[in-house]
Amino acid sequence: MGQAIAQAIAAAGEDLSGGIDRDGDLGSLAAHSDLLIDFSTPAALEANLDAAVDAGIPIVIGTTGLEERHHWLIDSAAQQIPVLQTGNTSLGVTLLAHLVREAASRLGEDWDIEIVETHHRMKVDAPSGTALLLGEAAARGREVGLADTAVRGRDGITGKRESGTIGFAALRGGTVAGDHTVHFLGEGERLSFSHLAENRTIFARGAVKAAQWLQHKHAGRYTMPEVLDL
Ligand SMILES: NC(=O)C1=CN([C@@H]2O[C@H](COP(=O)(O)OP(=O)(O)OC[C@H]3O[C@@H](n4cnc5c(N)ncnc54)[C@H](OP(=O)(O)O)[C@@H]3O)[C@@H](O)[C@H]2O)C=CC1
Ligand SMILES: O=C(O)C1=N[C@H](C(=O)O)C[C@H](O)C1
Repeated sequence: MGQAIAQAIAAAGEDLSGGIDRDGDLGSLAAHSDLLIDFSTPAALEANLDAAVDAGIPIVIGTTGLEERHHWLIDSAAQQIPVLQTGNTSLGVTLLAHLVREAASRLGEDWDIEIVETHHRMKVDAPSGTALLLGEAAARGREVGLADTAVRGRDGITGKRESGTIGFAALRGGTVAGDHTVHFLGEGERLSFSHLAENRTIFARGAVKAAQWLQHKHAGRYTMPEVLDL
């Protein structure tokens, strides 16, 4: 993603002040930058947030595999700087989440929800950040919490499907950029919504768009639907 984002920054006519890996000097990069874009690992999040807060600059976070404690750190940083965190920066997935929330709200719990995602063999987290984001959208549509309803794989589970749950399944292999399908499974009919990423440019372009939008905002936590006015 670092390479894709560097290309997207150039394509958008913006200046790249620098990039770092795990051995880089984040403090000095942040000090001479207007904004940070973080697509790395959850283990790096706290240091990245601290660097953005110390430099007083906004941060866009695309890293996935985040846990509850990471979201507390993000909320805390957002009291001092503008922060946008999302599991998917593409226009298509941002709209898909909106449609999934609406469908879940209208169809109700008689329709079972299952989310299936496929990614390249190098991906380290499962389910994907996007699958969880779509699960959150479905849970919001039903006015329930995702933590209380998610079933992450069914290995070892015996018995019938529990009503009201939201299931997740992850496939890994090859070079797939990222496919997500949300299935609504009803009595005698099925409705499925899919987003298929054909390349990583879509994520990079969205991240740069989010950065441009975030740059002049006040401190707070912002979302992709706000960026894209959806
Ligand atoms: N929100 C979205 O739309 C998208 C999110 N993603 C997410 O972005 C993240 C990165 O994905 P991807 O580029 O494929 O992963 P890669 O593993 O290819 O790249 C991760 C990069 O992070 C660097 N890194 C690791 N630890 C640190 C650290 N402590 N400080 C600074 N940099 C560090 C790595 O450096 P080194 O080489 O030194 O290890 C590497 O360059 C993943 O969480 C992925 O799920 C991906 C696509 C879209
Ligand atoms: O790791 C990836 O490649 C991707 N990660 C994000 C996710 O976890 O959903 C976004 C996209 O699907 C690609």
